[in-house]
Amino acid sequence: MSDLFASNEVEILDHGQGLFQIRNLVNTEATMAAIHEVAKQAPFRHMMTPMGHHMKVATTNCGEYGWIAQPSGYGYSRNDPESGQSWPAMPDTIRTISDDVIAHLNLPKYSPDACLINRYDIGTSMGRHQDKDEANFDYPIISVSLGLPAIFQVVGPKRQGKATYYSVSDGDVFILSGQARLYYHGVNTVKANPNQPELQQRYNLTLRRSQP
Ligand SMILES: O=C(O)CCC(=O)C(=O)O
Ligand SMILES: [Fe+2]
Repeated sequence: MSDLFASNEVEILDHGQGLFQIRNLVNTEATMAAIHEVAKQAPFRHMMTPMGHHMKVATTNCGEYGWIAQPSGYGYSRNDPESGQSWPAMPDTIRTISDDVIAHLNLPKYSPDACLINRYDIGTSMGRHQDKDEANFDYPIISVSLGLPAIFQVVGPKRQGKATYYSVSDGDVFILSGQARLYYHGVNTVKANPNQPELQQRYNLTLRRSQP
């Protein structure tokens, strides 16, 4: 096959230590439609961190629980603090991504109860952090990329140090499991793609299990 054509076949990349990437796994149109439905009920907002800063990414959630930042701390909440209502139910289109990942990687079956949705406008990044507000780290983090491409950085068990960089594109899924479940990670500044001037954002979903 010619290199001129980007493949859209599902491809599993084993990056080692429990880091996996599955390219082209997700039906991006259906997933974006599901995100827009969620955002109608629970609009994107820039949450305020305990440090008193607004997050750079705009965020919402669906599922039984949602991850929130508040001046009092980080964690999971059954309700959207903006509305006092429960978060929108996790649409099947989103829930089935996790079943698909589990099947492709032969991971133990589990049921995510939270899906954090991040929106990155052009010029937005995410600093190095661990996903550590969940009750049980045996469950993986399943991270879906949509829209503009990005560079995902994985550092390791400590915040400092040299990162490894992975390019993640529309429809890709990145999995932090096993040893890498608590690795520090972040996202480089999202840039416009000259070949896709109509795209102004990157979206990211993380499917998580928050409760034991
Ligand atoms: O946007 C991404 O690819 C990663 C997002 C992330 O790490 C998070 O929401 O905890
Ligand atoms: Fe994260």
